This record gives sequence, structure tokens and C-alpha cells, in this order.
Amino acid sequence: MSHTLTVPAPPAPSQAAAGPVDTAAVEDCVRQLLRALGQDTDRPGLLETPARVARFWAEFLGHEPGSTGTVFEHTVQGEDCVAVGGIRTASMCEHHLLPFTVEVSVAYRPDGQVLGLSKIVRIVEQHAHALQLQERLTAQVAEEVARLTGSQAVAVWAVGEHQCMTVRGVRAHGARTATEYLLPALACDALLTERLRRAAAMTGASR
Ligand SMILES: Nc1nc2c(ncn2[C@@H]2O[C@H](COP(=O)(O)OP(=O)(O)OP(=O)(O)O)[C@@H](O)[C@H]2O)c(=O)[nH]1
Repeated sequence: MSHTLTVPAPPAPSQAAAGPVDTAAVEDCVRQLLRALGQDTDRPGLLETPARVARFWAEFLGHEPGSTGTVFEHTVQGEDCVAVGGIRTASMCEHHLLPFTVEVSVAYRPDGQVLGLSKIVRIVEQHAHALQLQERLTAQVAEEVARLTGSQAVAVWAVGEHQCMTVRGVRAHGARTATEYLLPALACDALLTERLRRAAAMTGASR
């Protein structure tokens, strides 16, 4: 019989909002930004824009991932791997405040317990709702899955498309960025890493 355990939530990631979003202040700033951009903030199309943008930031940074810590005892004779792929979400480039879309795959070898499958998606969402770097998002998801499962064999892959590279700057439409994060214990275990890669590939997700 398997037992459900709940692992406590960790402290907030360091780059998460330091406190609740001050929507009134954001609204004010957006109005000032529009004026600095030479816009007439009294024209009908823009009247509600500052409030809308403020609501967006409150919603984005205030994202509540729900419970992420449900694990189940899991003991088997053989070797097994778990992978969840095709987790598509959006995060925010901290350099330009422009979104990037990302598809994440997570694979790990259980070490006595497995994580609720939906919790892997929730963990990705938790770390995506922040001012981010794709590389840091990839690493944070792996570290969190390791913390919750107690497994040191965790790998995460992400494929992203960054608007800061498409709508501005190099304007490289279609350029995609792939990141991989292996927990240190995997770095010297090519065989296990390959097994995790194969498990992630079985989900059919791009990596
Ligand atoms: N590891 C594993 N987890 C499963 C499987 N089938 C369902 N689950 C997960 O079991 C977990 C139960 O978590 P709870 O927090 O108790 O239930 P919940 O509130 O319905 O969880 P959410 O689905 O996150 O809303 C969920 O994360 C499910 O995705 C399975 O075959 N393997």
C-alpha cells in the first residue's frame, strides 16, 4: 500500500516578487510610461490600459501554484524512471520584461518515493511566474523536484522562444533556445543520464 506524504513548501525563490504587487503604483507608472512615449492617456483606447497592465502584473507575479508537495512511497525491485514532458508555459525575461514561451520536460529516477505527476507541472508554473532566465528556470525546477522526491537523479530540459530575440534586437524569428540541467550526481553518470533522456523522449516532447 502506498502512503501519501506532503513535503512543506520551500521559501520563496529569491527573484520572486519581494512582496505583493502594488497595483496602484504600477498603474501610475504605466500611465507615466505612456505619456513618456508621447501617448494621449485620455484617449478612449488607453484610458483603461494602466489598470489592465497593473492587473496583469499582479496576476503574473502573484501566481499561486497550489500544492506541489504530494509524494507517494514507492519501492520497486528494478530500476525505473519517471518523465513528464510537453509542459508548455510562459515566463518573463528579466532583462527586457518581454515574455518567453517554453516547453519543459522533467525526468528523474525515484529514490523511495514519487512525486504526484501534476505537481511537476505546478512546480514548472511556480518558477515560470517570475522575472526569469531560461537557464535559471531549468535549474530551479530540477532542484525543487530533487528536494521534494529526495532523488539526486533529476534532469530538466527546456526549449524556449524569447520575444526579446524576435520582436527586437536580432529579430531572429524562429530561433529557439535549449537548456538542460542535470543535478550534480548525474554529471558523472552518462548511462543514467541517457536513460532519463530516453524516458523524456518517450513523452514525445521536444527537448
Ligand atoms: N506519481 C504518480 N502520480 C499520480 C498518478 N496518477 C495521479 N497522480 C497524482 O497524484 C497526485 C494527488 O495529489 P493531491 O494533492 O492529493 O490531489 P489533487 O489536489 O487532486 O492534486 P492536483 O492534481 O495537483 O490538483 C496528483 O499530483 C496526481 O497528478 C500516477 O500514476 N503516478
